[in-house]
Amino acid sequence: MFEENALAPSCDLVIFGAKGDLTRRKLLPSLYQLEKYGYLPPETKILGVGRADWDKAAYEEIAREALTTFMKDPIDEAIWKKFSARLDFHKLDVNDTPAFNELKKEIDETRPTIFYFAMHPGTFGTICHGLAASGMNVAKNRIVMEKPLGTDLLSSQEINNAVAEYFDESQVYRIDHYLGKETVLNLLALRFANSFFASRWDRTSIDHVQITIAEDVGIEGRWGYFDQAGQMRDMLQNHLLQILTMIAMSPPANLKDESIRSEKIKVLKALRPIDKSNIREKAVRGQYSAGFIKGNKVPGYLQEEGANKESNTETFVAIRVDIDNWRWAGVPFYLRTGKRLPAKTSEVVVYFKRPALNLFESSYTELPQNKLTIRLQPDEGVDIEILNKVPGLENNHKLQTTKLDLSFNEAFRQHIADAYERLLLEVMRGNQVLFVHRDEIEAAWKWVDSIINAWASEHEAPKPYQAGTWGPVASVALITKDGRSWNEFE
Ligand SMILES: NC(=O)C1=CN([C@@H]2O[C@H](COP(=O)(O)OP(=O)(O)OC[C@H]3O[C@@H](n4cnc5c(N)ncnc54)[C@H](OP(=O)(O)O)[C@@H]3O)[C@@H](O)[C@H]2O)C=CC1
Ligand SMILES: O=C1O[C@H](COP(=O)(O)O)[C@@H](O)[C@H](O)[C@H]1O
Repeated sequence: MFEENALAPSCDLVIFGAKGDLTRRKLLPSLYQLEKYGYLPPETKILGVGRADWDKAAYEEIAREALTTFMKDPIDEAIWKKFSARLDFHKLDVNDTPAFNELKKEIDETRPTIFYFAMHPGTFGTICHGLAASGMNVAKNRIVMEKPLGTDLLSSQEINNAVAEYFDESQVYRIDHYLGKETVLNLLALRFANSFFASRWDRTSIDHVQITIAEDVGIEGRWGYFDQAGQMRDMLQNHLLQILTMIAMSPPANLKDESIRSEKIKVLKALRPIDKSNIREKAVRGQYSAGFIKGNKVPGYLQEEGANKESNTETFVAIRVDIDNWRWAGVPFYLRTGKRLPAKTSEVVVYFKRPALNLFESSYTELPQNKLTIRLQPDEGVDIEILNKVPGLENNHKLQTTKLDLSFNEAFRQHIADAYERLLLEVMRGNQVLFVHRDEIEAAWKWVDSIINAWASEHEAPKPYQAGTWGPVASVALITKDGRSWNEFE
């Protein structure tokens, strides 16, 4: 990220799970984009691995179909020609350890190989074992693991331990694709390149922070996976907590991976526990019923494709998070995320404290708060709400809230890369800053496990909300009882 070089250093990519949903939906289109913008070194090969009986030509067909389906723009034949020349396929069942020796023969040992695990996390230990048994865990090679890593602290430790038997932490890249989003990365610039924010970023100036990731989609045919996970494990344990750490961490000594990661870990360790004693006061979970999204009728969670039983899995979570450290004492962070909400939109809103004295009392019993909104997606940008005097001679103290609005699209007329494009490039560059350290994952699970266990002990169904609404009524009460309200989307 912080290096200026366009091309990644020479390396190859091996994708386990070559025809899986993630590979087709995200990895292949992102690699194609890297080709298009000239970021792939000329010699880099992309080797798909799976159990199918395919050759190069068959895999090219799979890849072309994936690009046609999942890219916005049509395939450019000149780029495809270069891209498809890199593709190949190798048949391998990852449970067959000796067969990894055959895979090794396909690898150019003179340059680093990146092994991307686009498969179920339960297979990660087995793949590492196979790679090590055939001597492919050498220091120059790297592995990339998808989220969610495990389903709780224990299972994530099991995976991390299995991986650590064969690979050093410096070779391990754990994906949280939100860290690859342009706007999430911009949080570092916003906070640490602007003294205007840097000097006001704590309990003395900030009243509270809201982080929302709303999705209008349901579970997109992934009922089997999602019903085991729920929104807490699927979104909050990773994406929302990662954003929270970027907002709440103290300034790192520099922009190196270990400096940033160590500040993020401190935040995760300072999260006040939520357990049986305070779960009702701090957290709300919900499940969508049938409703309407943008005028179209959509089914409820229990009627989604693949749903085969009654389920108490949550599709919505809202939580008040307290961070017990000097910087944030008394400043709540309100987090919410859900499927089948009215729109796909993600944002961070920072509410500043009101001035110590209200000089405009004759017009306003309470002044509106200054508000910094960081729009993560869509319409990426930043805006600040400030109070101005309304021009005119009638009333010298009439104020109006006005917006200083920066839209990335208008300010920077250039391609905004998909998160996976950036992350793939950063693995190739060997830069771990946008990847999650094992200690972060484990600290996040520890905090999240306590909430999930508290819910389980309550034996209460998630609160219903109609698809196309902003979640259960109880999530509104969660914040209004503190005298605040959720930011309304425009
Ligand atoms: N799909 C998505 O949008 C997202 C997925 N993820 C994560 O990415 C990972 C992959 O998910 P997804 O792509 O949806 O999963 P899929 O089930 O679609 O793909 C899994 C792949 O694993 C391969 N596979 C299964 N068993 C073996 C085996 N024994 N040996 C070799 N290959 C095997 C299958 O290929 P074959 O049957 O040909 O062998 C298949 O291509 C998961 O960890 C998921 O949580 C994370 C974020 C988003
Ligand atoms: O990791 C995941 O993220 C997507 C949402 O990602 P976005 O980049 O489209 O905001 C979510 O739909 C999926 O359930 C989850 O696994």
